[in-house]
Amino acid sequence: MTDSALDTLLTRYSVGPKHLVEPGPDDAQLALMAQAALRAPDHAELVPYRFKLVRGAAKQAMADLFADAAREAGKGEDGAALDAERALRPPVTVAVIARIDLGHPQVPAHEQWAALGGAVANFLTAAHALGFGGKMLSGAKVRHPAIAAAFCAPGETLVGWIALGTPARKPSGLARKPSATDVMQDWHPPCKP
Ligand SMILES: Cc1cc2nc3c(=O)[nH]c(=O)nc-3n(C[C@H](O)[C@H](O)[C@H](O)COP(=O)(O)O)c2cc1C
Repeated sequence: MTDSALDTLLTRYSVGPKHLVEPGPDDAQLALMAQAALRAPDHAELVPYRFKLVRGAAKQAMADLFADAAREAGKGEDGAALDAERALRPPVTVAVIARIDLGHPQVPAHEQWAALGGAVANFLTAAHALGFGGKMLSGAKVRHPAIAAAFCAPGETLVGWIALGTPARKPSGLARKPSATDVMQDWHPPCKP
């Protein structure tokens, strides 16, 4: 791995929708992000995910869905407008949809979820490498029947949305991460009784 590739990995951070401005990634840049996602480890090459791009006029349709769900949840008109804004603000939103084969003879569900997580991470790192900011978001909306049905075929799960755009500024409070030694130690065999 080149120094710059490692630097890209080590410097990625999420940029929330309120700090994302135009321009968003174009078709070629989005294709690179999808290709990076597909480089993630994936047992038996099941590709247990797919992405749906929400951009242009589709943003208003997603905003309407979000607003309806907010009203249904009793959030009132201010809350509905806030949720609609979440759909409208990012230049591009990428829905992440899981296609987990629960009956696969060789690859249990947790391995397929791991492949999906790796794909999302690679997607976001590619966005960062191309100079874009992004953040994976979910919330109760992913479980709203009308919203889930608008993105998923039967048996699929709406995981959430990646908000994408040009970062207006670095977020003030970056997520705190543990040190490498907190997550990686030498393994020692258990003591025999
Ligand atoms: C599947 C998934 C769903 C997430 N949903 C939310 C969310 O709804 N709201 C939120 O603030 N962060 C959410 N996050 C976390 C952020 O995307 C982000 O990773 C976190 O804020 C840490 O920031 P970092 O990526 O800069 O380390 C989610 C992450 C994943 C993987």
